[in-house]
Amino acid sequence: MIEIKNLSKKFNKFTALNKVNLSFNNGHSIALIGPNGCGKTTMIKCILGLNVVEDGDVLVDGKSVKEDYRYREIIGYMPQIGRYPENMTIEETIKMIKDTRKIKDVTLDTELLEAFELEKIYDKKMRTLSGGTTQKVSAVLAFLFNPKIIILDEPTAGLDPLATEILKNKIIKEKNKGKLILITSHLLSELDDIITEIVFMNEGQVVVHQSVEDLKKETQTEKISDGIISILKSMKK
Ligand SMILES: Nc1ncnc2c1ncn2[C@@H]1O[C@H](COP(=O)(O)OP(=O)(O)OP(=O)(O)O)[C@@H](O)[C@H]1O
Repeated sequence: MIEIKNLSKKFNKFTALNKVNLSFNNGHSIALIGPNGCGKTTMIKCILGLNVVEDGDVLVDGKSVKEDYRYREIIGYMPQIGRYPENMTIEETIKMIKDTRKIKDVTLDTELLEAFELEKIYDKKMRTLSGGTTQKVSAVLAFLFNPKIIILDEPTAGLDPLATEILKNKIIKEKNKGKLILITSHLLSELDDIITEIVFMNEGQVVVHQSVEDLKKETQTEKISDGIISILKSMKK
């Protein structure tokens, strides 16, 4: 479970997050959406401890991110742009990350590694990989340690349709196991089958937090994208 309490984040005088309150439960997959620069990645980085939380708090499974960094062991993260040691091969990169985690009693989840057939190109250096292949490595790493919480920042950007489908099915499977999945995306059409809740942000604030079921009912729409457009239109009135 993730609880965000009165979270504000400033970069110098610029307010990127303004008193955000949100709560996400296990077994849900939540889409974090909103225009460029509205604060989605900033919020994710606060959850991950990559941004320092000063004003407000974030609790992961009841533990404040300000206190003990070990809460991060239950989170898998796929960044918007993964950065890896350029001269390492895919195999070496995955091994290095396995070694640094040092968790012994976790069964590794290699389903995506196999589905993306990365072992066939294990010897390729990270710097030679296409953007989409680098994304596949990032996706594999996000799920590898069987984390309870999985955070995916624009996961399908750069992935081909087949890889997108593989990743979507994996997200649905893990959500159905009771995991909490948080996804930022601009591709609303891709979210339809995988999302149970949406959070719509604008200028550092939460404008809407609603279940997909309620969104569709209220806006009398079948697709998430149509529901969001309906909300945006009503906001402008
Ligand atoms: N380290 C930083 N220093 C200064 N400003 C920052 C920093 N990180 C983010 N910002 C600013 O905070 C705002 C929110 O950025 P953020 O990356 O959270 O947006 P986003 O909603 O994820 O956008 P996108 O959809 O483009 O990924 C932007 O105006 C950005 O320039």
